[in-house]
Amino acid sequence: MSTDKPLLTVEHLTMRFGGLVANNDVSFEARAGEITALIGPNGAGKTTLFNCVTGFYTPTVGRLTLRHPTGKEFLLERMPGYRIAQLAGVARTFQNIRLFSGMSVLENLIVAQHNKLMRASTFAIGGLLGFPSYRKAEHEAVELAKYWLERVRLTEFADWEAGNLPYGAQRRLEIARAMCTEPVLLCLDEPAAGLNPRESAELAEILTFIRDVQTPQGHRTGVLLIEHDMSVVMRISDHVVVLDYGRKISDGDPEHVKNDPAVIRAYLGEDEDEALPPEVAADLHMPQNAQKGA
Ligand SMILES: Nc1ncnc2c1ncn2[C@@H]1O[C@H](COP(=O)(O)OP(=O)(O)OP(=O)(O)O)[C@@H](O)[C@H]1O
Repeated sequence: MSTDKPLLTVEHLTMRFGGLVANNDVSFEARAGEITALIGPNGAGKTTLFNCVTGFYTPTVGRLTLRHPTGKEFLLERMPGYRIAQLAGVARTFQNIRLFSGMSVLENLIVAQHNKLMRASTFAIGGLLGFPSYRKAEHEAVELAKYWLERVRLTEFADWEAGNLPYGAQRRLEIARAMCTEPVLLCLDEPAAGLNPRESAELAEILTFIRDVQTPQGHRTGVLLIEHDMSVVMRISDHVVVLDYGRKISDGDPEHVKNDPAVIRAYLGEDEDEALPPEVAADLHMPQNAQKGA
């Protein structure tokens, strides 16, 4: 575990939509070189929190500090999304796949590096005139794309139209595309949704690789993960933050969180007779036929 200052500090985050409080005074930290999972029942406020970190929403109250490895500190709540991506180095994927489906797999990864290439081309003119600096940047962009294609096991599909890839491969391509922006913080919204157990295991391997590898810039990437698949969360997370009705109800390592009565209550509910889904029960150490009040 890293002992440095946290990469991301969320302090007293509140996000209101009219009368609805989607995030209510949430504070936690996420570190570089660690996977921090955000879990909680449906509607707990996980995606809203992601949207605040990535600049899609401006929080009603609260401070979000990102400490870049260069030493710069960014107050994310004051920045628009595109500046958070470009300057602070925060990349994200979405619950629903959002690839450029008509482009090839490789092109998706080159387009992700558009900002870097534009700078190298001195905003197009250098590219048109074939400046050496642009050719070098272009070569590096292709090399980075090939590197991530290899890591997510899509090299053989480089020329395929992204929209024709199988679903699980599209999910991996989204992660590769986010990594081609060379982020310091990677935010993944339900990356295991719709994957079969083999694909989930592959995903877990990719995410632990991203967490553990030293980047060419000499830093380690922090991963912020929203995920309902508890087997993935409990297997790969270093740190788990649990939300329920917008509030943080637990925060700690997977072992602590899965034994926390507040978490078990949140997943079982107070007034319902519904059984906990078996895979959630197993990962929370609950009997599979657990019922409220049992
Ligand atoms: N733009 C919005 N306008 C109004 N209400 C919103 C908006 N976005 C989210 N909400 C509400 O905020 C609450 C939290 O939603 P959010 O999507 O953050 O939950 P979640 O934990 O990500 O849920 P899920 O696991 O189902 O994706 C919900 O009640 C939702 O309806």
